[in-house]
Order: sequence, then C-alpha cells, then structure tokens
Amino acid sequence: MKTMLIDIENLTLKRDKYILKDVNWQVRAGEHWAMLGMNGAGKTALLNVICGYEFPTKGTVRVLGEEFGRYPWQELRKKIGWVSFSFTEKMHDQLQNIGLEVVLSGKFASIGLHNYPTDEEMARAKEIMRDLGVGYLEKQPYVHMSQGEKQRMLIGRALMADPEILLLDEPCNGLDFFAKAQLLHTVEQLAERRETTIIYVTHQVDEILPVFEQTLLIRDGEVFDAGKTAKLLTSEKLSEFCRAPIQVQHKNSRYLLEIEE
Ligand SMILES: Nc1ncnc2c1ncn2[C@@H]1O[C@H](COP(=O)(O)OP(=O)(O)OP(=O)(O)O)[C@@H](O)[C@H]1O
Repeated sequence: MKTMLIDIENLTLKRDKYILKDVNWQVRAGEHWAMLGMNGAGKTALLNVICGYEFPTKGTVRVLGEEFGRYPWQELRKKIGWVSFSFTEKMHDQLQNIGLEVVLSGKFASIGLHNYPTDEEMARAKEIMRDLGVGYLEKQPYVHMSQGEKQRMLIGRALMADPEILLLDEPCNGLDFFAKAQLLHTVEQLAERRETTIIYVTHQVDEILPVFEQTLLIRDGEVFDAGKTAKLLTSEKLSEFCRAPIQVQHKNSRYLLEIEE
C-alpha cells in the first residue's frame, strides 16, 4: 500500500455560499495528478485548504500523514511548493534579483535562517536551473526575463526547498505557443524524475501530459470524477462534465478538445 500524501474526506468549505462540497480525494506517493476545472470551479479553494490557508467547514484534511487542526501547518507548508503563476508579475522583492538569487530565495524563505548560501546550496540552485533549462539565466535580473523564463524561475524557487508535493497552479498562463511547449516539456521532465509529487492545475485539456496519469475533475465545488486520466478524458465524460457536446481526440499522446457545432 502506497503512502497517502493527500487524504481529503467529506470536505466542505462554506463562506457566504458553498465553495467546496463533500470533496473526497486521495493522492498517493508516486502519483502525479492533473486537476481540471472551469473558472470558479473551486480549484484554488482546494489548494488553499491543502496549504491550510482556509479552514474546512466540515470534513478531514490529512497532508503528508498529518491532520489539519492537529499539527502546525506552517511547518507542513515547508514541504509543499505552491507555485501560482498569476503572481509572476507581483514578485516585487525579486525584481532586481538575478536568476540564481531568485532560485536560492526558495531555500531562505523556507528556513529563514541565514543570509548567505552555503556552497552546497549554491551548487543545488545551479543544478536546478540547469535541469529546468534556464542555466543561462543565472546572472540575468528577474525583471528582464520573459514570462516563460519567469515561470520556470518560480518552479526553481519552489524546488529549492525540496518539496514533497509541488502544486503548479495554471503554469501556462500568459504563455505564447512556443513558451508553453517549452514549459510543458520542462514539467514533463520534472515529473518523470519523480522526486516530488506534482499536482498540475489547469483549465486546458491539452496541457494534461501523459505523465499525469490521474485526473481530478472538479465542477461547482464538487468532485465530478477522479481517477485514471485515460478513462476520464473521453468525449462522453467531458461532454457531461462541461454540459456541452465535446469531442476529445487523443493524438501523439496529447488530448485535444473540440466543441461540437
Ligand atoms: N473566501 C471566499 N469567500 C467567498 N467566496 C469565495 C472565497 N474563495 C473563493 N470563493 C468563490 O468560490 C468559487 C471558487 O473559487 P476558486 O478561486 O477556487 O475557483 P477556481 O477553480 O480556482 O477558478 P479559476 O480557474 O478562475 O482560478 C468562486 O465562485 C469564488 O468567487
């Protein structure tokens, strides 16, 4: 039996309305998940609960074996890398920093102890940058990087803390066709190394790479379905999910979606 990394039972989140309703979801070690849902489905709310920024109204949330409410979540958060790409432009404290400093800051943010990196930390940051295909940006100020480079820099920053779970929240936001292909390639390589469990949050079916063998379909704050991606990304299932006639094609290991006339 594989270790359960995320174990959510009957989770309800209610503010002035229901944001999440009776959500059940289990993520085991070694799995990579895609989380697919339209705008307002509850994806960010679910990530907020996992990271302990929202308190469940009902239900149980266990992450990395610890139960929410019985463990200091600020400690647990150090083992979760949440990369939210809508913030790439709001990294005010990083704007003048060069690439290497941006990646290194992931270590300091997580332990907050010292100001000077050790030789090992320096070597690790360089290795991460090389792995992400952005070694050439070590000395480039963040402010002068392209959007795609900034996104990879933020992934690097999260990896610096060696997270057990990496939440990639709409990583292809704002990227052109080529930058998106490059970033997806980077994500695929990262996922294939299986050093961290990746939860890839998206609106777009074509971003769900083969390495995301499991998918959570979330709609109106509820789990519509969860399980093997190949079983869920079908014309029949997605037509029901989107409440519209959808044709799904599977070409070159990628899913393409077309709305029927
Ligand atoms: N703290 C809150 N109080 C009230 N309503 C909230 C709160 N947080 C989220 N919501 C609402 O809950 C719904 C789900 O929001 P959420 O941000 O999780 O959606 P999402 O799936 O991430 O959407 P998107 O893809 O557009 O980012 C939305 O209608 C949102 O307005």
